[in-house]
Formats: sequence, structure tokens, C-alpha cells
Amino acid sequence: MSYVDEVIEAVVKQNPGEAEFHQAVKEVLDSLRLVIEANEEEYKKSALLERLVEPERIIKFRVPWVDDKGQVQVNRAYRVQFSSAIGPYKGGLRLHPSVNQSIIKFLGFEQIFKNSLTGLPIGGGKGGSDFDPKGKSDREVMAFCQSFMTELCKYIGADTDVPAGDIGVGGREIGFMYGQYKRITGLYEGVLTGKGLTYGGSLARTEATGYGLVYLVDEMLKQNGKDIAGKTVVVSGSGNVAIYATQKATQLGAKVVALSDSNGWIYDAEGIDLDVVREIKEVKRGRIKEYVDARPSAEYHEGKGIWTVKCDIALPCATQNELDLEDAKTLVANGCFAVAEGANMPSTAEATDLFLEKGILFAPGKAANAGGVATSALEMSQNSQRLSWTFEEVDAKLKQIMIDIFTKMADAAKRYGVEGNYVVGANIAGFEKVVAAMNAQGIV
Ligand SMILES: NC(=O)C1=CN([C@@H]2O[C@H](COP(=O)(O)OP(=O)(O)OC[C@H]3O[C@@H](n4cnc5c(N)ncnc54)[C@H](O)[C@@H]3O)[C@@H](O)[C@H]2O)C=CC1
Ligand SMILES: O=C(O)CCC(=O)C(=O)O
Repeated sequence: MSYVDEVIEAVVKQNPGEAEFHQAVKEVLDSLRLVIEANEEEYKKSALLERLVEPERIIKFRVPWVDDKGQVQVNRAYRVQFSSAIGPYKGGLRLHPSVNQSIIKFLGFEQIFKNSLTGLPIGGGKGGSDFDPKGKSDREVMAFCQSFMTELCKYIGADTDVPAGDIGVGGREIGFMYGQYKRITGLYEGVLTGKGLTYGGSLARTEATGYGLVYLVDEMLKQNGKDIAGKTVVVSGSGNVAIYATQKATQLGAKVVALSDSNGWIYDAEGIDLDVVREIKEVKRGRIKEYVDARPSAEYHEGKGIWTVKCDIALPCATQNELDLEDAKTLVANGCFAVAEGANMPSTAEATDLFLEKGILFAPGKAANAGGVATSALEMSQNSQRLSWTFEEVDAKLKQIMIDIFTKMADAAKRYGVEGNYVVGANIAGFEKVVAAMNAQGIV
């Protein structure tokens, strides 16, 4: 059995029930076979892969809080500090009822390579809780966030571990968490990113993941003789990433015709009116079906099915495994020629394989959505300098970082004889820097 297969088998055996984590490890290690086989003896001797797939630390804790009826609720929370090889742990916090150790570990593992691809000095981590912010009052969200941070603050810091937002964690939640961190530790430091602009946040961080996704798509299309202008785009989700991906794609001349949430999806043949979506999602915290109240010519469909909408470019921006083999077949049959992942691991392994087999331009999440964490690293730099850069400055850096990420993954794929396979390219390019840092630092 090859070294890669031995490690994959051990990961499955030693982490029972962690399906998403197994999936992420398999996807990464499978695509690294070319590199690993060329260095097998050396990597095996230093147990490089065994160290890479084992988090440095997992913190698991309870979060008690009081709801509006005076009832005490208890949630379970995690922070997975996966790898500090190239910098302090960095990665978001997810608040969603589906959160468990497997999901946080898969996200933390992906984050190692994504953060490496940004070219900035940030390690990999992720956290979250099974708390569901949906339907909770502001006071309940604050009570949860304060209790969550009361425990988490013991393990994080501006130079050790810097969390940020992810599903269910936006400006409101980051504000409550930051206030509690400061109150307990007395430190006014860049311990979280995605902060509000009045207390150390960076301009363009809110937009960064969605904008970065479209900058990368733009570059991928250009390098393949195509143009985003005039193309029809389907974006799934309607949260932070989806909203700003829609905005940037529209600015670059594309037409976004569909968005979704966990209940259903909307189709607007004239192009999504983002003001309506932002009012529903960012102000009212409502459901996407309310869109048709303001735009009666649009359609709302309950349940899954957004990938049946005919498009040139698909941008899955909701959640993991939201796009399966059947969806991929439908997209290809409908003429879709490019897919870029705004979410983390939204395509199943089978769907990804089909896209690659059919020659679809496919940008994996760890490259395509890296603009968010890259801009978080820029927020950390501004906090350290005690300076604030302009929107234009941050946006220009973000754009260059996304172009560089495309170049790195395209070059790595070419170097290993699989030109155009950006899955292999992104994994190799991310892996190389992490391995060099691990080797330089001895057996730790
Ligand atoms: N916010 C950020 O900076 C970054 C986010 N991501 C990833 O992007 C994805 C979306 O995150 P955000 O937009 O930040 O979260 P969000 O909480 O702002 O929005 C999530 C969206 O996904 C939808 N959704 C959740 N579960 C769904 C399901 N089962 N089916 C259909 N829709 C569903 C929600 O209704 C919501 O519209 C996640 O995979 C996240 O890990 C990746 C990089 C950075
Ligand atoms: O901005 C960050 O630190 C985290 C972003 C994130 O969670 C992600 O890239 O998936």
C-alpha cells in the first residue's frame, strides 16, 4: 500500500464518524500523490503526513447562556488549532446547528492550504458551535457570544490565534465577541478580524470573499481566452459570500440570475436586484422567498434545484456538499463551462471529478474563496501598524493576491504535468510552503 493510502486509512480508522474530515483529507492527499511519491522516503521518515492530518490542538467546551424566557441553554463549541507551521492559527467561527467536530476539522484542514496559498503568514484553524442564530433576538445572540468568548479567550490572541466570521457569524457576532474579549483580558488588540470599522476593522473585509472569488474567476477566464462580461451566472446561498460575489460579477458585466438559501431558490431572468436581497438578508434577516414580494416577475422554488438553472458560470457559495454528481451533470449538460467554489468544499468528490473529466474550468474553494482570509490578514497588518488603509488600497491588494493565487495553482499544475487541473495545482502550491516550513522547524 502506498504511503498516501496508509495515511488515509489511518485517518478513517482513528477518526470514526468524521465523514467531512475524511472527505477533505482524501481529496487533498489524493491530489498530492505526485509530490508525495517523489519524496516518499523523506516524508515517511519524518511522519510528515501523519503530523499534517493531526490537529496541533482541539479545544472543546460548553457554552451555557440564558434565553429570553429565562431558560438556560447549553451549546457545544470547538476551536481546532490545526497548524501553526507558517503563522498564527487563522480561520473563521461557524454558528450553525449542523456544527460538529468533523465539520470544524475539515474546515481547519482546508484552511491550512488556503492560508498558505494567500502568500501571507497565517496558519490554519477553525471553530464554531451548534448554536443556531436564526430566530434568536439580539440579546440572545449577545448572551451566547459573551459566554462563548468567556471560554475561548483563554486560547486565542493577536499573535497566537485570530478567529473571524463564517456561516452565522457576521459583524454583529464579531462585535459582541470582541467586546467580551476586551472586557476580560483588558487588551485592545487584533484578536478577531471582520471587526466593525469603528473599532479596528478593515475596509473591504466584508466584501473580500465574494469580490476575491470573482477576481479569481475573471483571471481564470482571461487566461483561458474567455471573458466574464455578458455571461450568465448562478450563485448559491445569499449570505456574505454570495451577496458580494453577485455584486462584483454584476459590476464586471455578468448577469446573476439565481440565489438561494437553505429553504429554496429564486430565479430572476432580468438579473438579481441586490438591494432587495440585502434588505431581506442583512437588515430583516429574512428568507430569500421574500424576494418575489418586491420583484413579482421573479420565481421562487422551494427546496433544492438551483443547479437546474441554465448558466455559463456556477458559483456555489452556501455550504459543503451542496452540489452533487447529478447537479454537476445537469450543469454540464446545460452548457456551464466554469465553476468556482465560494463556499468550502461545496462540490462532492464525484461532482469535482466530473467537472475535471469534462474539462470545465474548475477553481477549488481553497483558492477561489481565499480572498476573505487574505483580507483578514491585511486587517491584522493594519492592526499591528495601528493604521487604516483606504478601500482602494485593500481592494487592490486583494485583487493582486487573487491573481497570484491563480498563477500559483496554474503553474503548479503545469509543473506536475496536469495543466488546467487547478484542484491538483492549488493543493500542491499550498502544500509546498507548509512542508518547507515544517521541515525547517524540526519535529514539532
Ligand atoms: N465569510 C467568509 O469570509 C468566508 C466564507 N466562506 C464559506 O462560504 C460559505 C458561505 O459563508 P457565508 O456567506 O460567510 O455565510 P452566511 O452565514 O453569511 O451565509 C450562508 C448562506 O448559505 C445558506 N445556506 C446554509 N446552508 C444551506 C444549505 N444547506 N442549502 C442552501 N443554502 C444554505 C444560508 O441560507 C445563507 O444564505 C461557507 O461555506 C463558508 O465556510 C469561505 C471563505 C470565507
Ligand atoms: O477571515 C478569516 O480569518 C476566516 C475566513 C474563513 O473562515 C475561511 O476562509 O473559510
